[in-house]
Amino acid sequence: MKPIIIGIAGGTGSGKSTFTNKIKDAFPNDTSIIYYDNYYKSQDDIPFEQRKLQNYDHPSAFETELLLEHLECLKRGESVQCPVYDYTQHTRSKEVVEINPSPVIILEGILVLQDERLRNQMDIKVYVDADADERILRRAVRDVEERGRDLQGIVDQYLTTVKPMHYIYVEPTRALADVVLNSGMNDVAFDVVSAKIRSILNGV
Ligand SMILES: Nc1ncnc2c1ncn2[C@@H]1O[C@H](COP(=O)(O)OP(=O)(O)O)[C@@H](O)[C@H]1O
Ligand SMILES: Nc1ccn([C@@H]2O[C@H](COP(=O)(O)O)[C@@H](O)[C@H]2O)c(=O)n1
Repeated sequence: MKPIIIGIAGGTGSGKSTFTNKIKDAFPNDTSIIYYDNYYKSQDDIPFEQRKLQNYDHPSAFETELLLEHLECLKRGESVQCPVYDYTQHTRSKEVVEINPSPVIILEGILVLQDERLRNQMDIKVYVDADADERILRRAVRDVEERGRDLQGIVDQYLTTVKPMHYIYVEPTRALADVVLNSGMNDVAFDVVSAKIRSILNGV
């Protein structure tokens, strides 16, 4: 059976992972998650100080071809070895994680709705919305706690690349979504998307 592919997009810190995890918890045995961030290009050939300054919010930062290949494998029922991204090093780690085919595949990331080739594969397109001030505050806390960043670096990156790219590439994809969520913690939206997944899984 062809898997259901769900795209979950939205700005940084909007609640994409929060919503994705809720779906995974609701369909634990039927769901595989692919984080687009794991497909950021490897930058082992670039010095660390330069890697820190790259634009990670432009579509060209991703190796989308590899993700497309992996999606084809999963659709054929084959497992894939997914790269694992290390935000502290701004490059891929040495690890890979095996993703197994499953009836529901969630593709999560800021730009998953931006690439037409990805978008065309999706059965449900979701955009998680949140005010910019809330997003950057959440991101700042997370990046300090989990991604090895300092506050000045977070502010500089936000103003030079994250914010402008958001308005050029991320926010316009809101209009391409089937469902726009006002927060990743919205229970009603979660029920609506879950019901749609259930109906596709049950063939009704
Ligand atoms: N509606 C919300 N209210 C409060 N905190 C939230 C909300 N949505 C997400 N968060 C928190 O904000 C942080 C970033 O959320 P996350 O889902 O990881 O965002 P994204 O994946 O879009 O970057 C997490 O710590 C999460 O718990
Ligand atoms: N080396 C990197 C790679 C990516 N980022 C930022 O991650 C953001 C996307 O992740 P979310 O969980 O916040 O959606 C994106 O805005 C990139 O700027 C980074 O800081 N460093």
